[in-house]
Amino acid sequence: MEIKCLKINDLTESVCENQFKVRYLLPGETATFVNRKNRIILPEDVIEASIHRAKVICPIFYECGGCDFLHIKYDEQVRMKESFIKTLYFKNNIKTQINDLIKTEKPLHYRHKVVATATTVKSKVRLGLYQEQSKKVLPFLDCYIQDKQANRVLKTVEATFNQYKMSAYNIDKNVGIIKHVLIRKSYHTSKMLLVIVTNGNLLPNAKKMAQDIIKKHPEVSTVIQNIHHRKTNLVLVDDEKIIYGSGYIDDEIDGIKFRLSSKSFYQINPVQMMKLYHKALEYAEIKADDIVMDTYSGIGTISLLAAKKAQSVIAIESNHSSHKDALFNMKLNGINNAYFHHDDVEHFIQSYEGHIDVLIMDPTRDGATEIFIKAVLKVKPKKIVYISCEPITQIRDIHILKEQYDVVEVQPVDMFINTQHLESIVYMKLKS
Ligand SMILES: C[S@@+](CC[C@H](N)C(=O)[O-])C[C@H]1O[C@@H](n2cnc3c(N)ncnc32)[C@H](O)[C@@H]1O
Repeated sequence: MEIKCLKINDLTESVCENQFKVRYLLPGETATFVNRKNRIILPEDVIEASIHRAKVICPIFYECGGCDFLHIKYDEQVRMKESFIKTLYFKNNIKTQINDLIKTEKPLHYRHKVVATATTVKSKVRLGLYQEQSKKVLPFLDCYIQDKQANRVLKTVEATFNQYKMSAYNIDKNVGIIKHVLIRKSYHTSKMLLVIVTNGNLLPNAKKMAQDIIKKHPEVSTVIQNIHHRKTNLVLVDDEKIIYGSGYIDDEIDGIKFRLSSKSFYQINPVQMMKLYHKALEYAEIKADDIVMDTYSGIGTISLLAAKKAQSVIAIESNHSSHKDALFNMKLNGINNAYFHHDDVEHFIQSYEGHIDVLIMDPTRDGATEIFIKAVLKVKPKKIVYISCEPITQIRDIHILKEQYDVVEVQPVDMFINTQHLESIVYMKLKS
């Protein structure tokens, strides 16, 4: 059967004649349809290729599914994301200024947080990536969106595990030791934090393995064991043991220093993170007598940048590790006009009695709760800067906020290049 792609829905689904849906076929392209799992169209199936099609550099791209767009040239990815966000606002009947996507100069190897999962191949531990929507681990460590240096460290870690005869955890039999390996890399210092996630306490030769890894990669400045005591889908749980070093790494943004622990939240793309923060703070336009509330504040990145300009910043974060890092970061930078609360934003704002000039909100992909949004409408901050990595839940929340707020501007940011995901900042002003 021959099929022709008419359009792409929701950034990944190629829709052909008669609503027939496949993946990896671009508008205008024709292909021979071979009924594979997930209806994938491989390059060899394409009869007429689009000028926007890129040569795929990753050998496991079609198997992995972690990237959606490696087969599309960067300029076209940008156009697709811009069109997606404009269509989203049009369909939701929200008229506002939507800016061009903030692009990147580094579309590959941008991820400074990488997670590899252990599996067994020919009786050896191999580290790799989960295949999308499956439990299968693809033993591959040359991922094109992960930091190159982190990929090299992962290879050394894998070799070290095998040298010390470690075993990979097997979920079906509930045996084996190594579950995952996580690396975080500081943009400012290039130092790395390495976490070995294990099934239970046992990690024989932990110190020796850490020393061997650090000998080859002095950029690894701390090694941590994260211990799972039961089956869980989480990568990192609370129980941790420091094997080497301080247990954290440092980063710096605009002259402010940040300590970052393994379980704290930190944006994965540092180059785009700086652009995101600069734009968010430009919207916030903080004055010296402003009271700023930073909700979902993580390790206090935005809060401390805002504190340089504001009279005071009230920050709320529910994750204990991020909150602890935020308190440390405040002291580290000698900042005394930021107030960090370890609380749920919903709980905190409902009992808040003061006024707010600028509200910054940066929730997770699920967006905010209706209770939180309704409480915001009662407090009535003069401006809201809403940052989100999921424009669909963000627009849901904006629908409620727009009862009292003008949606002034939307700024999409390309944070997750070569994937369908995008970050977006929405700037709102209290109606007069
Ligand atoms: C997308 S991150 C943003 C962090 C920070 N603004 C930054 O740029 O690094 C969202 C943060 O919200 C926190 N969080 C999620 N739900 C929360 C809630 N109900 N109350 C407080 N914090 C929450 C998470 O722990 C996470 O640190």
